[in-house]
Amino acid sequence: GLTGERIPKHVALIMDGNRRWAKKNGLPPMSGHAALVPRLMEVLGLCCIWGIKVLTVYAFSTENWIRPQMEVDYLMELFESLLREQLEDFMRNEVRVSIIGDPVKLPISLQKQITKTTETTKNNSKLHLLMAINYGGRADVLQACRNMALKVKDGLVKPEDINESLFNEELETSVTEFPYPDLLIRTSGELRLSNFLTWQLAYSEFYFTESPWPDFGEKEFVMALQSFQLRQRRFGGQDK
Ligand SMILES: CC(C)CCOP(=O)(O)OP(=O)(O)O
Ligand SMILES: [Mg+2]
Repeated sequence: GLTGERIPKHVALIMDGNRRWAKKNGLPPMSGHAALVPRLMEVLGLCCIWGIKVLTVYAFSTENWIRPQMEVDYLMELFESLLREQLEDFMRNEVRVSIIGDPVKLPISLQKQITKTTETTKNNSKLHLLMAINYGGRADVLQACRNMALKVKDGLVKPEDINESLFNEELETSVTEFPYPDLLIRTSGELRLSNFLTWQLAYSEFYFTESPWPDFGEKEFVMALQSFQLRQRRFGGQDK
């Protein structure tokens, strides 16, 4: 089990390996994606039990649009039904839901559901779930730079005043007061960031597991957190 101390405040999750899991189990690729809901809801429940305050999950990247249209449509429908059907659960568990990423390319029905779920859950304070849909770390940094440049141009900000906290206010993760994940977990054995939270993950602890996302449950989550609890986070400082 987990000891009470050194529970990460903010956990980021790259939920990867759905199609390989399906293939290994002789199932169609989409059944791997279908695991998103039960797996995510189990992890959310554990975050609430353990006192984790922010969970940011990579659901769909700016690069995932190159996938077959049928798969993209399936995923968009899956996100919409998750945000609709789990709304009662989010309210009961006091989970606030925010979506990060550019909504403009998303189906209108999903955009509407995002607005509804974001609005309905906005005062919940037990856990803040940030779902990254059509999110890209570099796109996030670029849109923040554009906004900051506009503020300088409009005389609202002086270049010399631009610091980390001011820049954080322009990033998509500005919805939370803890934008820097303490722990990043990536499933399925891939050892890369895939353009997730490029700026925010600068000093995060990374944990990789061979388990594909559909197999990621309490046992795997506990192992990731126990690994985190053993880390010495020096943030570039002295060895103690
Ligand atoms: C869209 C994304 C959350 C899906 C993650 O699983 P995946 O489709 O990348 O699965 P594979 O890495 O096994 O191909
Ligand atoms: Mg993948």
